[in-house]
Amino acid sequence: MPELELVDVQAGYGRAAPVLRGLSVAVPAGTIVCLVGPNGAGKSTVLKVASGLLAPRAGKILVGGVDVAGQGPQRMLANGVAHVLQGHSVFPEMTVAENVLLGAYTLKDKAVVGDRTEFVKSLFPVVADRWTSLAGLLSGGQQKQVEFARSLMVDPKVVLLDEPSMGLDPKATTTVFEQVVRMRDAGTAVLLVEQNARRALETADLGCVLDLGRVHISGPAAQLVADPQLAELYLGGRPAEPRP
Ligand SMILES: Nc1ncnc2c1ncn2[C@@H]1O[C@H](COP(=O)(O)OP(=O)(O)OP(=O)(O)O)[C@@H](O)[C@H]1O
Repeated sequence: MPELELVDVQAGYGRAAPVLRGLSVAVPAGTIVCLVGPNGAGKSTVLKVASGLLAPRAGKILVGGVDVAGQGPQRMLANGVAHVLQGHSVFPEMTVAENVLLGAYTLKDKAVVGDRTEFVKSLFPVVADRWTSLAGLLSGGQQKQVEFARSLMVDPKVVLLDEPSMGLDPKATTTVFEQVVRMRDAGTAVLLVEQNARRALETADLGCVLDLGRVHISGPAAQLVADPQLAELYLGGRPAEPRP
């Protein structure tokens, strides 16, 4: 059973026409699932619906097989779905420690907070190394890792990542994608939205191409990257060289 599954979801903003028109996507345990598609296809909207920021108009949102559609962000977090929003959300005037511990505000047990802190420090060495620094002094890529660490404090089943490489240089982008893989390997499933579609699909296990508010094509991410038609339409040119 997938950790998270959206089934036939319809969603939109206010009275406007729906953005998602019967969208279905599943995030199995131990996988990175990547959503790609043109600007305005509804990728960020999928994440907002999955984390409870936007209530679906119809359809199911299953967490561990239980339909939790309509629950707000706090309950979705308690259900095990954490959302790392697009852009930078660290508080620059606060330390790395303070920023990370904000992610633990729902945890009552100090021992659990201590264990989780040790865990995220081991997963993200820069978080450990810069623990007492002001977060605003870190580079963009390092700040993204602070956001990842914050989201993992509650030990979510699934983390939703909206454009984690946005605004980062190529080296920082590489590091951030490596950290996404480490999160998966440490036991958190990932639903990833990226402009950097080729790079994201090369990192992901499964890919879904969104178009017109639905999943147009889905499958193993490596197959999608290798598909010449998809490459032409969505990945800006010829398919990647096959991996050795
Ligand atoms: N808060 C909002 N209020 C009204 N309309 C919105 C809002 N957020 C997004 N939309 C609209 O919903 C549609 C899908 O937007 P969304 O951000 O989900 O697309 P996206 O695929 O993530 O796009 P991009 O790749 O450009 O980030 C767009 O037409 C957008 O204008």
